[in-house]
Amino acid sequence: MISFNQASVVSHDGATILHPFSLELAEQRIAVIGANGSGKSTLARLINGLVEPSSGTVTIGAADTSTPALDTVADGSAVRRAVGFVFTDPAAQLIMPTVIEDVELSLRREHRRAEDRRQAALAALARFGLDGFAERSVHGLSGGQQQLLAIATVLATGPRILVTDEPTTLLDLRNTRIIGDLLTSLTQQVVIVTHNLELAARTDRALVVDQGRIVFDGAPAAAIAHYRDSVAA
Ligand SMILES: Nc1ncnc2c1ncn2[C@@H]1O[C@H](COP(=O)(O)OP(=O)(O)OP(=O)(O)O)[C@@H](O)[C@H]1O
Repeated sequence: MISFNQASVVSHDGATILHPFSLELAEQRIAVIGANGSGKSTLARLINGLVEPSSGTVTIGAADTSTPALDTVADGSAVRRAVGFVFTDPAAQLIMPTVIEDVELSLRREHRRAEDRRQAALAALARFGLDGFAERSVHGLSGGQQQLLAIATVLATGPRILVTDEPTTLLDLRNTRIIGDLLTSLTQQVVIVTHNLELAARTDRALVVDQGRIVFDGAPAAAIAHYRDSVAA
């Protein structure tokens, strides 16, 4: 469960990026759609503490529901372990020379022994059909493979929630389908910020953001219709 409690975000120069809002997100797959600059990425970044709320709180339900929820500010490192974040451009998070080293880097906390880390990294790559690329340069992968690798790298650490910011923006039709199929089949709770309305339609609940406010929250088909109407108006 992701809870926003009167959370708002105000920039350093005093501009309101997100007006105070409260929401409880319990669905397996959630889309966040809306115009450029409306505040979608900021909302997504609140979930794992990349952005801190200027007022209110954002909390993540603990794995053990009998213990208190994790606060994204007070419990920052636990929140970042619980919530994986995948950026639009995989190059932003793939930083090691080879594919396997990138996955190993993300696993350094989970597996202290190098050999354990390598085995876990190989298993993570195999899960996504990337094991044949282990020793390749990350830059030698196609855009779709890089996005898959970025997701594999984040999932390897075992987050309970995955937040993805425009995961298909840089991809062609085939890779868009592959990433969409993956995101809609994961056991993790997944929050997808997207301009891809076909992908949004495959979720359980969609939020429409407009000028820093959540202007619609409900079934994806109705949310998409609301967004289209607002553009046509
Ligand atoms: N750190 C910041 N300081 C000042 N303004 C910011 C900051 N971060 C975001 N903004 C502004 O807040 C607004 C919302 O940005 P955000 O990236 O959340 O929008 P978005 O809906 O994800 O846009 P897009 O679809 O173009 O990615 C934009 O006007 C942006 O310029």
